[in-house]
Amino acid sequence: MFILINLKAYPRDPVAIAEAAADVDAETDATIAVAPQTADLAAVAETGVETWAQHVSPVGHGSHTGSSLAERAAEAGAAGTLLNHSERRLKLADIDGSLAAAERAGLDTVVCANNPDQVAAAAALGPDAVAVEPPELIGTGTPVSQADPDVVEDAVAAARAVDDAVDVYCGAGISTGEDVAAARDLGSTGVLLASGVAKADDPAAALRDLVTDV
Ligand SMILES: O=C[C@H](O)COP(=O)(O)O
Repeated sequence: MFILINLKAYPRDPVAIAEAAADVDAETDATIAVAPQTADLAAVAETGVETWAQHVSPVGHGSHTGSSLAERAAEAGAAGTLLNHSERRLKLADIDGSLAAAERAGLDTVVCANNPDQVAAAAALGPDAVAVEPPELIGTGTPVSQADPDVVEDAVAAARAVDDAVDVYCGAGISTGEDVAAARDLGSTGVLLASGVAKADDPAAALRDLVTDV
């Protein structure tokens, strides 16, 4: 399983969480990756943990003030990038442009989507993976794998029907090893989560719990 910890804009020490994630990654068959704020990419990558950007812009070098260049994310040590997160929605043309930018920079890509129809549309753009996340469950602690298992299974089927090379992840409310195992049993090959680690009293313990059954 691929376990991607999105630190969003939570007020936690990204390096401390990255170090804990690197330790747990070394103890398990799962791959744990951390997506910090852009300014923290290099410091997180220096811990050795697989590092992801939360977003890259659909542009290359040039006159694009306020952009997040895929090339700079890669140079800072990122291995991949989220795109179209529920909290960073993009127009269709911009998802396509950001995927092209990520590909130019050698970044892996996960395109987020609300539901199976959006998963199918996202898969048609050729990312490495799609992640289905019902927005109403994000940050609730109620795992999508329990609250809405059909949406995960339907997302897997929708992506397979378009391109079976695209991995399917799920996210929203996932915080325990039981949630990760349930996601796997529904056909997901990865999970995307945030608050279960970034808001935990003990993020290292939360990370260890995530991999208890992978
Ligand atoms: O990027 C992560 C997802 O939005 C899920 O967030 P959550 O784990 O806090 O529900």
